[in-house]
Amino acid sequence: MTFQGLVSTWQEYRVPFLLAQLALLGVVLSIRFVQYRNAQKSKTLRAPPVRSPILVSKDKNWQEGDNDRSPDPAFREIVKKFDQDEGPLQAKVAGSQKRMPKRVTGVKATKNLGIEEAGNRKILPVIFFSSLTGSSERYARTLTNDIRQSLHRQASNVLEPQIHDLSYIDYDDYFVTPPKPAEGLQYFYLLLVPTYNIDTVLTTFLDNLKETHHDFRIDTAPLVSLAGYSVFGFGDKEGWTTEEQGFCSQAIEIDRWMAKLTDRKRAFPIGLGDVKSDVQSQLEAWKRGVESVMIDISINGSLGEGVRGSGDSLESDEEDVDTTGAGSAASKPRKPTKRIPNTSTNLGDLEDLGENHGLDTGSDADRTQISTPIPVDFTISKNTSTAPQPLKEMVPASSPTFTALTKQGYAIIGSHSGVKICRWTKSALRGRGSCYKYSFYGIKSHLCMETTPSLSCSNKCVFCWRHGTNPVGTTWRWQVDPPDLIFSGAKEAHLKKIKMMRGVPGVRAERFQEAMRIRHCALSLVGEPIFYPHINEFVQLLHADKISSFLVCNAQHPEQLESLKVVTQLYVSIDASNRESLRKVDRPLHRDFWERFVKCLDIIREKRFRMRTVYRLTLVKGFNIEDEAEGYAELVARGLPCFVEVKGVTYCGTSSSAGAGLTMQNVPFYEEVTSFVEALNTALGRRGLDYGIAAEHAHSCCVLLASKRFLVDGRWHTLIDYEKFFECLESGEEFAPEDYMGPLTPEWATWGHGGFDPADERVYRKAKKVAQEMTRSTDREDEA
Ligand SMILES: Cc1cc2nc3c(=O)[nH]c(=O)nc-3n(C[C@H](O)[C@H](O)[C@H](O)COP(=O)(O)O)c2cc1C
Ligand code: SF4
Repeated sequence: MTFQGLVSTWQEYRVPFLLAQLALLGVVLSIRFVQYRNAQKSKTLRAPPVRSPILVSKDKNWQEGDNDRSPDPAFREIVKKFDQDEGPLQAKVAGSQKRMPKRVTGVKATKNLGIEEAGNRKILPVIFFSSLTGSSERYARTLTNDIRQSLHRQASNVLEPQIHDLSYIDYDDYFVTPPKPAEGLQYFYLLLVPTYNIDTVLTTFLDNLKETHHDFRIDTAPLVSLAGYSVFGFGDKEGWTTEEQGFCSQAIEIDRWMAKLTDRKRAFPIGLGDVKSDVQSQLEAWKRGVESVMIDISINGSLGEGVRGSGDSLESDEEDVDTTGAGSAASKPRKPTKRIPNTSTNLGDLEDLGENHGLDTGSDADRTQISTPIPVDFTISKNTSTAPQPLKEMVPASSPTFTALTKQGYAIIGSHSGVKICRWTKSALRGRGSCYKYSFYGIKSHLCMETTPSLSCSNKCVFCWRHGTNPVGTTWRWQVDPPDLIFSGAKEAHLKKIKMMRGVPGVRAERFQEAMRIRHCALSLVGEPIFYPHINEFVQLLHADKISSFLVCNAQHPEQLESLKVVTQLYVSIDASNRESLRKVDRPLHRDFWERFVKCLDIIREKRFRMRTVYRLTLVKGFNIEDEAEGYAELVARGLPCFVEVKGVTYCGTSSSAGAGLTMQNVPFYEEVTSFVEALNTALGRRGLDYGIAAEHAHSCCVLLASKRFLVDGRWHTLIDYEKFFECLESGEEFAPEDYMGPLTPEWATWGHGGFDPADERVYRKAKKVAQEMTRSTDREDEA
């Protein structure tokens, strides 16, 4: 090619050539830039983590995972033993590899790391303590010995515990990247700490937990592989009376941060002990709980179905913790239950049985000590066919009713009974106060089981919580489950729901433990308990187990009410003072509802010297308050109940309540409830009836009027002596309500004092005006 040819070629191709050169340069520069940036980043990652200056590992040569050279001789011993049992530890990783850099995954830690599998887990309890003046250390060492002796002996899968002083460990080794356990082994952390409102090692420890959680280079939950953890705090109530004032505040903080770092593996509620009073008993209760959880995990391989703690650094105010649980009794396919068989003689809709309505209890073998059931109403006979019909289940597991009720948190027992944990039980577990029954009658809500043996009801009250989902009917026309099945099923489901609360922030260890023994049963949840043909046998089972019985009925079943034997406290709902109002509020299915209602009041009058009788008035503004005080006074004169509870309606905010024409405007303010109570009290006085306003629970818009039978030397005794009640029952003699009258109603519960136990912590929900919280009952959950 000539020179000229070259020039012309250059001129023709110079533009694309130059562009190609530029593009190449761009690519080279980009690559160099990315390389440079990565190099910078890895430098940052290799920077040593911020450490507390006072924390020095005893053996700096020890690397995590290098279990044979662990700083703790006891741990080395355990690992050796474990090696012998299980073969060599699989998690030995070269120290240089493991030490730096820290694990950087950029993704949230995988939950549970396979611990949900059941099987033979080995649990290694690791006890951490901190102590300035030595007392926490003493408790921690005693606990270690106790666990070593008792737990290790009972459950071979729980290994000998380690103990560490938080002042002498390197936090990185335990709280940033815990020592990697061998396969099948999991650590269980127990932290025993005092609180100091001055700078101590705990301040550094807490800062370290926070830093670890917020450090972007580390998983937010680096301790997720633990089997669980639990904290016990030592504090001094003389100096720091309440948690708000700082009692055990550092232990509470540590508990919250541990929840975050473990991705909510709080295995047992935090225990708090006052070193000047109850520390021994609190620690003992906490120890028992923690031990049982460790055994559980070692057997079942996981924490089970707990409600996980929120792990929020600010404790959740959410009380409506879902205890429905994926695997709850409610949602599991129901096992075939032992039912009273239908024979050819009792087949057919019960409504058709006329006079022969006694339920056939099957063969002798199947009769299972069921005595004569309470007769049921047969006033309405829809089915004129004479052909025998097989009895159906009231709430079959496949029905929409079953689904709707379980969604609302009910556990369905057998085919017609239900259990649910009320909001007050949850509140009491967290030390935030019990329901009005504690203020009036001494029932601690965390010891109370709310259940019903009949989900069906013969009313459709406008304020009903069941959201229009439960079955209705005037007669019992379903299969009947035996009382022992309902009793054991209800207890089991209730305790299961309580256990699910163990990881919830704020649940108190001692209350959680107490709650494992049910003391009271509120037969009132939804439906009509005396509808169940074997209600007397069911109540007997409760009493035999020293569980008191509060039974609420809707004053529509006089025959059943008549046949009802003793309960601790018998209620009738008085939802209106006259026929028209009752029709509007209760929307009864019975055509003769008013006659039935009045008849029930007469029965209540007869029973008033055999058991405590109560009228329950639920006030609904615009429905049953205005100008009705005189009418209610007449009803009181007729039934002469021992007590009259007046309560503002609880708004449940559902479409069914809206459909019934109910809105927030129908919920009376507490001041309106108290004005009504005063008017009623005056109306009773005008009739010469000896009643007075005894107690109140403003928190749930509830006031108690009592007969002066319970006024002794000018002071109210509305509480119940439950021990005495059971003694009276066992004596086999007749007895009266006065025989099991309890001690003085506490002053804080009496009229004019609000009714909130000062020993509990009052919590106002966020985003609600305090005034509104105080005066209107708007909680969405049912209380009985
Ligand atoms: C200076 C000081 C500050 C304290 N601050 C609190 C506190 O804020 N809250 C609390 O509940 N107890 C507090 N306490 C009580 C201790 O937590 C309690 O005495 C504990 O048992 C001490 O444990 P130790 O002997 O293991 O150090 C404090 C005690 C001291 C001496
Ligand atoms: S609201 Fe009812 S069920 Fe709940 S604790 Fe009180 S009495 Fe028991």
